[in-house]
Amino acid sequence: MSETELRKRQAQFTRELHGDEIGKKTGLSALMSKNNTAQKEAVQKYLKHWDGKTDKDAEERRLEDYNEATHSYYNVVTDFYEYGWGSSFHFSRFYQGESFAASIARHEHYLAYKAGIQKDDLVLDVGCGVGGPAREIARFTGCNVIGLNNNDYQIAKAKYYAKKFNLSDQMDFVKGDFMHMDFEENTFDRVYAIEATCHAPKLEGVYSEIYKVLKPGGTFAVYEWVMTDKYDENNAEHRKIAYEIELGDGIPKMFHVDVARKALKNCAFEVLVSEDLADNDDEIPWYYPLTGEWKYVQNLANLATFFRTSYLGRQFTTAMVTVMEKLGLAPEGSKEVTAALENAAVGLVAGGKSKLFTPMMLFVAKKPKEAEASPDTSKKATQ
Ligand SMILES: CC(C)=CCC[C@@H](C)[C@H]1CC[C@H]2C3=C(CC[C@]12C)[C@@]1(C)CC[C@H](O)C[C@@H]1CC3
Ligand SMILES: C[S@@+](CC[C@H](N)C(=O)[O-])C[C@H]1O[C@@H](n2cnc3c(N)ncnc32)[C@H](O)[C@@H]1O
Repeated sequence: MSETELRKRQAQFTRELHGDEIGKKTGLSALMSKNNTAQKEAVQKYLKHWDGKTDKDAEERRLEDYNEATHSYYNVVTDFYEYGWGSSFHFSRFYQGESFAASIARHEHYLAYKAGIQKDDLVLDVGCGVGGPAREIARFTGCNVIGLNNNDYQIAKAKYYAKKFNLSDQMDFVKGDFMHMDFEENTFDRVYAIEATCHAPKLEGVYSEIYKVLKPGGTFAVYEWVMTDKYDENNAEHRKIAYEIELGDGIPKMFHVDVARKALKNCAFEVLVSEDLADNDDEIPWYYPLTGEWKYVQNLANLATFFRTSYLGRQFTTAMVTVMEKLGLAPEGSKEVTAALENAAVGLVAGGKSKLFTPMMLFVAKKPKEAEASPDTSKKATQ
């Protein structure tokens, strides 16, 4: 299928799934107004790719169909993410006494600072979700942001929130696959990506597109999801954790940190920073909201968030969604989505505790001043 046909089909499917009120409802209320038949199809499309098979053929299929697979994943999880986590779909470090929202915003400010974003810069947010980080970074720096996303539902939501918070003049959101960007070469002053490029079937694919659209001398900053140096692909226990993360988070293949490092270099980037922000002695670990350990709760205002993200809260949500589905209040397949998200939580905590996985591998990379627009990455295989 051509890319134009795929786009048309995805846009039409999104309208069928979410109806005309798309974007305006959030969380469980959005879930309840979904079209039943379309939701069933979306869940099937997502789970057909993550059916428990971890052999090379199954992996190949996931990598080949990355666009549709990820599109389906976010069609079914976005409402749960917003209900449980908010409108920034990423992790962060936590300091003593700091609220959940402050910690999430600080993580975004830090990336903006490391990318060197200035007032009036034109910035690209690769895989922008529903625009939580874009709104925060635009307010924090005074820059202009274009959010790129292949998920029509999230784009509609991002546009709705930008208008609601009077930020439409500073930002726009466009549909597109980050493996094939439509922007002119040398367009953006800075590019950032937060926990999104891990959905790529090949990191050189997305990094070379970023290199192409970045102005010479511009920087790219990313929080990458990778398996760390401790990870051994041939260790069954390790592979099980990586697969749980792939399944529950809609990722075709979790790559080793070296793959990401090499991919940046192969794309002709000059790597300025390469640091795992999760590899530290923080008293409160980044994955704490998913553990259900009450000792870590920093702020009474976080009780509702912490309950929803904790093991107990997740069991409660699953039970509630099961009843809602039986009564016809939630569309069919919603229960299966909560089960997949449970896998995500278990895999992420296991990956975090063992330090086999990090969601915050920070890379800051520069496109040299005298750069060609598109590096030739074809001869340099890294995967
Ligand atoms: C998928 C990628 C690359 C990044 C997303 C990171 C996180 C924002 C999500 C990873 C697992 C998600 C879960 C939830 C919210 C968003 C995540 C933390 C829930 C807490 C949402 C409410 C459900 O009932 C349980 C979910 C568990 C997993
Ligand atoms: C975990 S979310 C992170 C969203 C956002 N960066 C944030 O922190 O809130 C990953 C995002 O990447 C987007 N994405 C995944 N694959 C993509 C692709 N091939 N092209 C464009 N966007 C993609 C998803 O639709 C989703 O918005």
